[in-house]
Amino acid sequence: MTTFNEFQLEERLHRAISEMGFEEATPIQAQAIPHAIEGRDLIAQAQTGTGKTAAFGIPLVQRIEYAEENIVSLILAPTRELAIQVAEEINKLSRFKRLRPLPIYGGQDIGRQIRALKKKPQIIIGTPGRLLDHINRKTIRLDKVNTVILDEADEMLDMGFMEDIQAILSQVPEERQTMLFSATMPPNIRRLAEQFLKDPVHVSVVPKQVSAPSVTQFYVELHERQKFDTLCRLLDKESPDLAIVFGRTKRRVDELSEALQKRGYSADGLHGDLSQNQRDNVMRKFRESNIDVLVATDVAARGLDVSGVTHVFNFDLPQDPESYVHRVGRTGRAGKEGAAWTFVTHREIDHLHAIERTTRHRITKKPVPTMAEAIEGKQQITAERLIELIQKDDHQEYKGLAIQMLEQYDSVHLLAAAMKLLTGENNDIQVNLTPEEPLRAKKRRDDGRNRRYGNSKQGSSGGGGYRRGGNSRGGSYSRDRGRDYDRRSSQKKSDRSDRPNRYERSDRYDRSERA
Ligand SMILES: Nc1ncnc2c1ncn2[C@@H]1O[C@H](COP(=O)(O)OP(=O)(O)OP(=O)(O)O)[C@@H](O)[C@H]1O
Ligand SMILES: [Mg+2]
Repeated sequence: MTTFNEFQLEERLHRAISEMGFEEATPIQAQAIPHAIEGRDLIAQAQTGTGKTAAFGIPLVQRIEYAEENIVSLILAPTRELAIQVAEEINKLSRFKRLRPLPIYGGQDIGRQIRALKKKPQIIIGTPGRLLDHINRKTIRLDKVNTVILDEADEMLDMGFMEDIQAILSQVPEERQTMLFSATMPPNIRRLAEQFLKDPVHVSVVPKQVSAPSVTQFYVELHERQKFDTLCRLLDKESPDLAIVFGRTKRRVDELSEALQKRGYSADGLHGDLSQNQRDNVMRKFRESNIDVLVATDVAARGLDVSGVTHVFNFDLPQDPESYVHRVGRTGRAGKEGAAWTFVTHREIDHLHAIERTTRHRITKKPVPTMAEAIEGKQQITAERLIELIQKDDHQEYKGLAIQMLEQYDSVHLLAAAMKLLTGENNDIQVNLTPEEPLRAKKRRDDGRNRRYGNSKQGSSGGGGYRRGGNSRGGSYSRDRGRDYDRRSSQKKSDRSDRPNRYERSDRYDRSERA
């Protein structure tokens, strides 16, 4: 066990950390913080939801003073919502030092960002595209930056941000500290590390094979056309607090969230073709539990930290094992439990086995849940709601009528009918979903990529067993992949994945998607 006292942090930072409810350092924090404070370049890999943000945030905040008027730290993140969320976490860590972290991302009014920049932020948390815009407009100067962090470094590579990162880092002095963080470090990350890091320390918290993983992982083998009813049944049966459903394309996400709404679920969609306003709204509703089901493309796969997410559903198989690790890692964070369900069509079963090999984790097969199981789950919830109501005892005005009806009808009949009414069976409402093609075998590109659905060693998801006390909740925003990516694609908007990965970049993907 490592307490934060061991890092010799200043008192104001200590106070902030304990206000956030952190009692002890997570393993990655224990390992990374001393090197980071020492000023070493760092490659840090640790499971999803184990506190990598604070692992780089704490050393950063420690070394910056309120009076500093230059941008001295730069954090790059692949998506908008992640940039916002990381900025929020840095903000919490630095609240007693009153530092001025600023998120800079596409989709937000640039004039507003320019005004915010006039307040002399010391830490910029940005997505690559918008950051380059500011550099070109000379509204951001990076010549005083001494620390650079690439959060989800491998994802930024995969999204094709290499050139942008090169262009951005060419503006930063050579004499600097650079750190990479991610839960996955595919082989091609070496390219990036060799270019941008000097004599880096490698820190890796690999999960113990024996430790009980905090995310229980299941898969269901089914036909494409069975997916939607299966999802509904699982939602009924499992009754998640909050759930994230991942779909492959933007069209898929739109259709799915609409279909779920039709069936009476409180769901909404998130993908890169929505306006920033819409994205912010959806994320806010989800964080405040005003919607229970977030349907999203991989835009929400990385870094997103929403407390209360008990279930992740891969409605469509993710494009590669790394993506699986990150999607599933949206639950089971900070030592909490979670469940992940993956839908696999018969032709895709090899991909699932590749995921198992990569994550070194067996995924348990489950049958398609039956209607009876789903109904039982829904009835259970109705019963719980009823009991809750009885305990509140504020239904005085119904009691007269209840007595009258009980005189006429048998009590069991009466209650059963009331429960049926409350449970609401809407499984017969017709919905329209355009079928997705099965995931194809990946296109051969280069060495690094060829191994992606192969045997590369990656950590699986799942949290450490550390505790968190106090009144803390997760950060209060989420993440993006906005026009930074959009401007790179010529495909028809709605059919696209949010992930310009090897499928999307290949002809095969285009054909299957445009069908
Ligand atoms: N020392 C700690 N004690 C308790 N909770 C912590 C601690 N450090 C971080 N947390 C909380 O754990 C959650 C996950 O942290 P964070 O988002 O940094 O994970 P991550 O490792 O970056 O995950 P991902 O790989 O998904 O990006 C957050 O809600 C964060 O506030
Ligand atoms: Mg993170």
